[in-house]
Amino acid sequence: MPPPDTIERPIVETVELVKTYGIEPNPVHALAGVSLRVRPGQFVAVMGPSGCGKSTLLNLIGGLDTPTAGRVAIDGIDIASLPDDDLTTLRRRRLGFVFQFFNLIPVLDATENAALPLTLDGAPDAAARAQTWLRQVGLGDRLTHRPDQLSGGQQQRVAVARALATDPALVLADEPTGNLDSASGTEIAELLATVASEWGRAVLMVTHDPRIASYADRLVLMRDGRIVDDLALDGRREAARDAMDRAGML
Ligand SMILES: Nc1ncnc2c1ncn2[C@@H]1O[C@H](COP(=O)(O)OP(=O)(O)OP(=O)(O)O)[C@@H](O)[C@H]1O
Repeated sequence: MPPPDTIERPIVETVELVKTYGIEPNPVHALAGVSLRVRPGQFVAVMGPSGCGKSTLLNLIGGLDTPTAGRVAIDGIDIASLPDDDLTTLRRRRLGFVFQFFNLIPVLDATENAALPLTLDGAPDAAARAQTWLRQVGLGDRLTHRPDQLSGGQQQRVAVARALATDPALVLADEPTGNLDSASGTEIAELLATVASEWGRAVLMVTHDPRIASYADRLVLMRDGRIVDDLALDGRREAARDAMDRAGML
């Protein structure tokens, strides 16, 4: 197997990505040169101590913030080169986002929530497409439930369906299990693994939880704004979980 960072045709590539907040004499180097490539179908977990730059990396890849230096390419296109409208369209059609707190709209039901990016994009078949994904994530019997009628795990499934509704190439998930109990968190991790392995999307997930990270097929470890390790877990997930268990991490 080639090293995880030498793969061809990445869906996303960052090159020497730098993000500095604040100004002299007190700059914060959130990212200090991060180069990362992720290919379609790959489930990548990003871990590292609080403040090491994980969320900043996801935000820059998602076009939610701009780098101080370096570049982000999605489908080989440098996103900094895109006019605002084109970046918005690219984000809406090629990227899906899953957040810790689900970010569902309380007055909308599961179908309407999952359909939202399609509705915003003017798609005529928004509800039908959303329902296809809701069935895929196991919510076929909850299509018209509102968020307050769903468990946390079910709400996060709606958020995953919403992220997938526009048929994105890359799903960005920032602490997707951070607000869930252990069993629901495991279900979401398994779902994200399926999103990558069976549905062919790239998934880039930030997590603090080694057990959740063990469902990924690649583990990127960050420290002080840099990648310090990049490990393939593919085919060795059970072994990784066992090792973490023995180390008292699970
Ligand atoms: N908008 C901002 N303004 C100033 N500093 C910021 C801003 N956003 C992030 N930082 C700083 O950049 C560094 C990296 O933050 P980031 O949120 O990316 O870390 P993280 O690894 O995701 O942390 P956590 O695990 O606690 O969520 C931190 O020192 C943080 O305080």
